[in-house]
Amino acid sequence: MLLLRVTSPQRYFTVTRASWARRTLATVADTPSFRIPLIDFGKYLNASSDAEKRQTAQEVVNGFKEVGFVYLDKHGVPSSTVSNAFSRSAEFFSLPKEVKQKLAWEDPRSNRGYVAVGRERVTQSADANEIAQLRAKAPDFKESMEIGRDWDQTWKNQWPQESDAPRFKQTMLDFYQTCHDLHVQVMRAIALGLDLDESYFDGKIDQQCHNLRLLSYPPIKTDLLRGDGQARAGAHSDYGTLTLLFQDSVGGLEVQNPHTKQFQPAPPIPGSIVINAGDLLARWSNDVLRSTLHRVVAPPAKKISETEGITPHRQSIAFFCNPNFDAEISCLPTCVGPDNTAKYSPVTTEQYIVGRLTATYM
Ligand SMILES: O=C(O)CCC(=O)C(=O)O
Ligand SMILES: [Fe+2]
Repeated sequence: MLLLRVTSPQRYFTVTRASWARRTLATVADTPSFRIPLIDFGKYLNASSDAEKRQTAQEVVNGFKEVGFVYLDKHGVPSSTVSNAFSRSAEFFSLPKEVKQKLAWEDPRSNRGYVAVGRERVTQSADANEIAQLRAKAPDFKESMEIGRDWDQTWKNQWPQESDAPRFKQTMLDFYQTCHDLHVQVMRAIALGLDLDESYFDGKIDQQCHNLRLLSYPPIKTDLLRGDGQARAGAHSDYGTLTLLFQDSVGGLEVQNPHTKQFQPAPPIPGSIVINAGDLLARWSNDVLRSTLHRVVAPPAKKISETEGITPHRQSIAFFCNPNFDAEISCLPTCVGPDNTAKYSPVTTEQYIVGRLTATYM
């Protein structure tokens, strides 16, 4: 009898509603929303009115302010262009080790060429010794191929022979241009959403000082991934302005909720591109836009014995965007005010990026 009274529907409802309300209020007050927004970028690119364009630009900026990541849909890059880049990339990584190794990059400032499994360890640390120790202990389980602007006289791209990787070079050069063009549009939307002139960034981002990184995460036995600090790619933020990230359907990308510090999955959404803001854009915007920590973990493994599993192979392509190397990055005029004084001294892109790359790879 007692039990029945205590759990009567009315009482249950009252208690639940009260505690639900408390929880909800606490959630709203303590934890700003953290959901990566999916943005219909067609409403910016082909806006039917100025209001629609501004509204979409505002959504983009809000995504970077609150989460640091957005999913961009209707971005204008044909799916055949993306799948073609993925196919040529897969063909490249399936080349014999010796062929890839001939393209290995040596100078960290060049950021071009092939990087074998275990050569990199992404981390937030800027201390070269600490990074070297981490790399020895828990390297990232991935291999990559890094491509820059092809006309650079100082740093040369390392292309495989056409006979080894047919159509690889042309496909990647075309993809590089496609990504550059999309990044210009996203930067225009950011300018508009920050109440700057839409063309504010145009002259500062037109020299294509970017880095196209093809990534291949080999299948790996799960016991190796359970090691101390081990992940497919450790937690890090990106250095530049924006990263355009194309993922296959395997998944594993996780983004840190800066309020709770918990990592949450950013699963692939077919047809969309993940875009995140990097450290240089956060600095440029006086931290109004957020550069969020992210990592790649292994998705559920396939069992190969009673005790062992193996994770599926994963492929992704990241396009790291940078301003022109000689552009001065000093606080954007609309991101500073009495309540938000400029936090960072001006720096050129080159000083900033080369400093970060040297610490990571030396
Ligand atoms: O492969 C991915 O999904 C993410 C890669 C990444 O974050 C990076 O290379 O900076
Ligand atoms: Fe990243």
